[in-house]
Amino acid sequence: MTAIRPTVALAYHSGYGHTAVIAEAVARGAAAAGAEVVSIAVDTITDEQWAQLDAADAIVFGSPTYMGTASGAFHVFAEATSKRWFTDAWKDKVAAGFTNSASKSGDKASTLGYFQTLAAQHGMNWVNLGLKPGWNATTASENDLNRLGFFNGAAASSPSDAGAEAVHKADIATAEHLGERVARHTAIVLAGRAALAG
Ligand SMILES: Cc1cc2nc3c(=O)[nH]c(=O)nc-3n(C[C@H](O)[C@H](O)[C@H](O)COP(=O)(O)O)c2cc1C
Repeated sequence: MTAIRPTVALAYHSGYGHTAVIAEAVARGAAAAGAEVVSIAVDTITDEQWAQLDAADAIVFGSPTYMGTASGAFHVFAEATSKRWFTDAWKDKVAAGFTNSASKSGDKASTLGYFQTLAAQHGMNWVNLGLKPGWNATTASENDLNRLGFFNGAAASSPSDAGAEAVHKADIATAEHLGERVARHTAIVLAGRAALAG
């Protein structure tokens, strides 16, 4: 049987480089699980990159949390996806999301919830993080996977007074996990479709 190699696209924004580190980790995880990965910075998206999103099997949305939601640049991109909405161009693709902000909570749940709504509007199928919460018991550590305890996507907390090199290793590992999970789930979806078509 030929190995199924899904294409996982990342559509993300990063104002100051922290969220870009998380995006790289999601990409690394997806590639390690056998996906072909396309990373697209949505604030400079080209026509060719829109076509790459249209062709992808999965799209992972990513943004810093600014003022309790995705960044303005991400929202500009999200509004532009309405062109795809009219034609159901992204219907039944796999979707997932990640965000990063300074505070441990920082209202990141709002950003991940927004990504889920965007995916649902397009008729995409959301993949959650699939990890139990870490760092929530006396025996737990801030180095645990999913140390911030999110379920619907990968979340990171980066100090507001440090550069991208300060992005927490546990958050990077959590993002790699999300990338792997999205790639594996997308391969299952593609295999299922092929089996049903055959
Ligand atoms: C305009 C603006 C709004 C922000 N709002 C929030 C917020 O609501 N919650 C939070 O925890 N951090 C907030 N932050 C901090 C950023 O989320 C944080 O610095 C993040 O690491 C930036 O990611 P980036 O380098 O990818 O842009 C805000 C930063 C900016 C510039």
